[in-house]
Amino acid sequence: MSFVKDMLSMFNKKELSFLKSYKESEDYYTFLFEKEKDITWNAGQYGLFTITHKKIKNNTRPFSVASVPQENTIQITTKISDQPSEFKKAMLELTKGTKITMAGPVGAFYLREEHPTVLIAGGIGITPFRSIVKQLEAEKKEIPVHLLYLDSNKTYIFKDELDRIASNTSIGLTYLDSSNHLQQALDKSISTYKNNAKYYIAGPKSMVEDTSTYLRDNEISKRNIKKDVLIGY
Ligand SMILES: Cc1cc2nc3c(=O)[nH]c(=O)nc-3n(C[C@H](O)[C@H](O)[C@H](O)COP(=O)(O)OP(=O)(O)OC[C@H]3O[C@@H](n4cnc5c(N)ncnc54)[C@H](O)[C@@H]3O)c2cc1C
Repeated sequence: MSFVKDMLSMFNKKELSFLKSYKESEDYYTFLFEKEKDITWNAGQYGLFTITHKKIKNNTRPFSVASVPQENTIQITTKISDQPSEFKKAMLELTKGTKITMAGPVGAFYLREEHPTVLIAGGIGITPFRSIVKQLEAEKKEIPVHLLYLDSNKTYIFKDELDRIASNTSIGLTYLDSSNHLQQALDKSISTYKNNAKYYIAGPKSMVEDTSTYLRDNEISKRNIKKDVLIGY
């Protein structure tokens, strides 16, 4: 069913108007677009964003929507290094009012039922979780949720915001800087929740696959592991 819904949603392209961008840290930028009233999404889903103000090759990229509908903006946060792709160069050229298009939202990476939940982010994989924890904060849900945030560079984008949310809610938050530390943190979660939690993993392919394998090796069943691979990292 959700596959059919995603297919239909892909054909539903919306024009978005650029509002502003700012740096989150050295190489990370946030881009905000106006949210029309008829656009909504589940926190954690992504869209397919297309550059339309100039002709470039490969003009479409998937990005997690890092905001929640209540913020009234569509937020993309991405890494742009010294030698950006044509797509990211075009993103940096956006000025207020420039249009891009978004197809979607799509994807099954969002919370559905009320289970204890472990959110596991690797670097830029924090983007869907910004949206998910903001949604949990807004809904004042009391389910046990713990966010494990791995970033070997210790950049930890959104840190201030995440710290504020963690101090105002029951959401647990642990910053980690190595896969060894991530495994130790996972051991704690596994011994607390065993196979009674949902484990959501987002990040680069190797991080997502390694973490998923670790959970499976520790008796966590496949149906309790949800993966979001940010292809391109
Ligand atoms: C569901 C999803 C959500 C995402 N969310 C975010 C996000 O929130 N923030 C963010 O920064 N990025 C996100 N990405 C990744 C994003 O789409 C870009 O790929 C990434 O930002 C790199 O873009 P680029 O233009 O710098 O480099 P690119 O030109 O995309 O290339 C980067 C590298 O990835 C390789 N590559 C590109 N596409 C594929 C592919 N389909 N299969 C295998 N290799 C490929 C290229 O060959 C190159 O080596 C997401 C990807 C997916 C699939």
